[in-house]
Formats: sequence, structure tokens, C-alpha cells
Amino acid sequence: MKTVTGFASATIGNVACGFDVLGFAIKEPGDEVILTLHEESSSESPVSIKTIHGDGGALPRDPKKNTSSFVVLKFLEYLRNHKGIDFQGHIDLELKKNLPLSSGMGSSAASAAAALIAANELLGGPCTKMELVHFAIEGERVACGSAHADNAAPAMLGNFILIRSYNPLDLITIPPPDQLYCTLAHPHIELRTAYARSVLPRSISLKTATEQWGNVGALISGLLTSDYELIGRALVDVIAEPKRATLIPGFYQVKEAALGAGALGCSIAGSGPSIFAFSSSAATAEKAGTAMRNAFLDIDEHLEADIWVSPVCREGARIL
Ligand SMILES: Nc1ncnc2c1ncn2[C@@H]1O[C@H](COP(=O)(O)OP(=O)(O)OP(=O)(O)O)[C@@H](O)[C@H]1O
Ligand SMILES: N[C@@H](CCO)C(=O)O
Repeated sequence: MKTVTGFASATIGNVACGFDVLGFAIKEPGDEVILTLHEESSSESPVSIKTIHGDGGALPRDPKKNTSSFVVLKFLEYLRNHKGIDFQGHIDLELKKNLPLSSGMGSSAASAAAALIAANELLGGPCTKMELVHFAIEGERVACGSAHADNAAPAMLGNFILIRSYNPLDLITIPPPDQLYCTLAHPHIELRTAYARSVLPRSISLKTATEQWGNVGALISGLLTSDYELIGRALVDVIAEPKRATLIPGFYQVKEAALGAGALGCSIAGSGPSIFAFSSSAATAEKAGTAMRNAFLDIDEHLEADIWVSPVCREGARIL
């Protein structure tokens, strides 16, 4: 019997202008997955879910429906079909669900990446992280019906990840500027990614597209040259934010509060309801966090919010 624990942290998809093509990881919080290998197979499925802590019973226990176990099944299938490794044993999975569900914090992707890094270690490291990313992305289809990679890829690889192409998958790693800090505010409401995607326009005008890709290019340039002022200027989303803002009570008040506290820019984290801001120092990021929390409390709905301040995580999913 061998046991391995994997960890993967929260991620923020889109980063304002990069809908479905840009995301980054923060250091904490994150999900933990503990895998135990038994040499003998003991049930029909090679992977079973033993326990899930912290989800209040909300997550599926069926191994084909939970992203953590689903991606391990995909990984085992890949080993059999592409590496000549026919796994005959059984894996028990325990999930410590530390990330809130339907939060915009990449909760489903964190479970998947933590499970994959642990499974790969458990079986002696047959795959690279770049190979594992493919299965983590497939997990997103199970979670919300769309295999977007902007949470799964940074959850596995860390840093900022730009998805230049989905087919074939072409991921570009962009290391963060040293003084870039993220403030993440998670109001205590849920917003399902599938629903937040359904409110988006099916097509956009050339004018809107031009504005958006100008900002994506500028944001990448700002990150690569540590131009904080440019990063702030480029955090503009004219496609998803205007549609999704109405799903998040107090969005514009919280954004204004973050900017008023000195943040470089602020937008929806992934599909929401969480909101992120960037700052060029830890002190400003803390100040922005306090302002964002107070702004959520001040709206009519008086929403409580959890706040995290973190630099970008460079490491990605790891073994604990
Ligand atoms: N291990 C898992 N962790 C979280 N959600 C899971 C997991 N496995 C399956 N799911 C399903 O995924 C859905 C949550 O996905 P959703 O994309 O809304 O939240 P999220 O992961 O916080 O998303 P995001 O941060 O990308 O907006 C739930 O319906 C849940 O049943
Ligand atoms: N890019 C995805 C991220 C989900 O967290 C979306 O905006 O729907």
C-alpha cells in the first residue's frame, strides 16, 4: 500500500480581457487529493472515492462524475493506450475540498490537477506535467460542459498560461512580474460556470473584438516587461464583464473600491462571483482587500466575502 498527497491551488481564468485563453494560479487556498494504491483490484472501477471532506455532500461520489477521479481514469486509459502500462490495481481517493464550489476560483480544476499530480507520482512519474494538463482540461467538461483550459492549465503548470490554440493544444507560460500581487474577494454566493457562460453573446462585432485583442496583447506585454501601469490599463474586458456583472451583486462598487485603494485593475475572477484585483505591492493588495470586503458589506445584500492576497504561484500542482 502506498499513499501520495497532491495539492493544486485556486486559479483565476480570463484575467479580464483573455476570455478562455488566459489564466493564472495563486498560492493558496487549494484542494488536496490523497491517493492510496492497492496492488489488488477490488471493484469494477480502478478508482473509487473513499471520502470527500468540506463539500457539505454537494459533490458527486461517482468516480466518473467527480473531476478528481474522472481525470485519474483518463490518465490510466492514456497509460494503457499510449505507454503500454496496464494498471491492474486499485486507487482509493480522498478529496479535501478547500475551495468553494461555483466560485470563479477554479474549484473543479484544482481537484483535477491535485489528483493528477498525485496519480502520476503514485505510478512512478510516467507523464510530464504538460501531458497531465490534457486530462485536467477534460475534467472541466465533466464539471461545467465546456473544456476551457484557463483554470486547468495554470492549476497544473503555475504562472500565467496563455492558450494560443486549443486544437492542437498550445500553451505558453508567462512568468509573473516580481511585485505583482493578486487580491481575491469571494462573496458568499454561488454562480455556476455553465450558467455564467450561457449569458455570453454568441457573436461579437469587429469593433468589440479589436478592442479586446488590443488589451490581450497589451496585458501580455505588460506582464513580460513588468510594466505595472500597462497591466492596469490592459485589464479591460468588453465581452464577458458587461454581461456577467449583473450576476454579481455589487460588482461595480467592489471594483471601484479596489481601484480607489490603489489597485492597478480589477475584474471578475473566471466566471464569477469572485472578483480579483492586481496591485504592485503586497501592502496595496491588502488595502484593496479590505476595501473590497467593505464594499460587499455595504451593498443592500450585505454580502460577506473571504479575501486572499497572494503573489502568482509559479510552481503549479505539487506533491505535499
Ligand atoms: N472535484 C470537484 N470539485 C468541484 N466541482 C466539481 C468536482 N467534481 C465535479 N464538480 C462539479 O462541477 C460543478 C462546479 O463547477 P463550476 O465550474 O461551477 O465551479 P468552479 O469549479 O468553482 O468554477 P470556476 O471557478 O471555473 O467558475 C459542480 O456542479 C460540481 O458538481
Ligand atoms: N473562462 C471560463 C473560466 C471559468 O472560471 C469562463 O469565463 O467561463
